[in-house]
Amino acid sequence: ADSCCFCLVCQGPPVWHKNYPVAQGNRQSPIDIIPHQTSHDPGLGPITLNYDQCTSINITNNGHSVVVEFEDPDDRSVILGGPLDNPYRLKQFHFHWGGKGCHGSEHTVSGNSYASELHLVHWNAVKYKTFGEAATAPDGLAVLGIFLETGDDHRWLHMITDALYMVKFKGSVTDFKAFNPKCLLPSSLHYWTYLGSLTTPPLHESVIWIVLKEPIIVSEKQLGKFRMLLFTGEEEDERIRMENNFRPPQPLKGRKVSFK
Ligand SMILES: CCCCNCc1ccc(S(N)(=O)=O)cc1
Ligand SMILES: [Zn+2]
Repeated sequence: ADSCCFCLVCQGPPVWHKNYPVAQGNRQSPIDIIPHQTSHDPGLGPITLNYDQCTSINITNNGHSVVVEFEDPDDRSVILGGPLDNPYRLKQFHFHWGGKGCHGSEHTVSGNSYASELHLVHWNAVKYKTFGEAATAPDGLAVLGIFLETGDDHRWLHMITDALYMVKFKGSVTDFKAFNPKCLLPSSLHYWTYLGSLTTPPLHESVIWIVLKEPIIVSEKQLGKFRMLLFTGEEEDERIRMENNFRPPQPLKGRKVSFK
């Protein structure tokens, strides 16, 4: 998948199945979450995020999103509990967003989408040796999804948006130390959970999704700064603005969505 796996110019999600047949699989993400059709699973506990010792490394434009990567040599920053049988290590977080004023989240709630969605990507280092190996296993990854809704400025998001000018072009990367994503969480950790996939190629069906019910609030101005990023590299003569880098909801195919 080259950097243009989203932009309409070079074909977006509708053609991914040609190179990635799993795109038409039985546990694809994202999905439309219909709250009154979700089931309360009494076995589900609360989730815990142990991020206090997390070590961010850098921020990069990978041609489909802007990604903050973390050191993951041990269980210094993990997500625990909820549907998870093991601690999952924080590897990176990234965002999906729309165009000016239009929606950009990947998951939707009763058909409604949010302006953007933050994904905190974790991997099962108890069962698998590397992130790459975990990314192909049915219980390999746990992604925490957080909706972003427009309103007032987010008090901490500026730490990310202030760095975006440094990673305007695909393939650019810059140091990004001592950022703790705990500051991007809403007040409630109530969530929906279901078995799904990566939402970009290679679309591996390896993700236990945990989507928080409560969105965080960010301003249109802050979101606008994400739209100054480019899908294209510095050397390319055509500049394609990075926006609408979200996959639409996929068929539920009989899956259960639980809540806590
Ligand atoms: C085999 C290597 C896979 C790399 N893939 C990264 C990746 C992580 C998370 C998501 S998302 N958007 O489902 O959270 C997509 C893609
Ligand atoms: Zn994502």
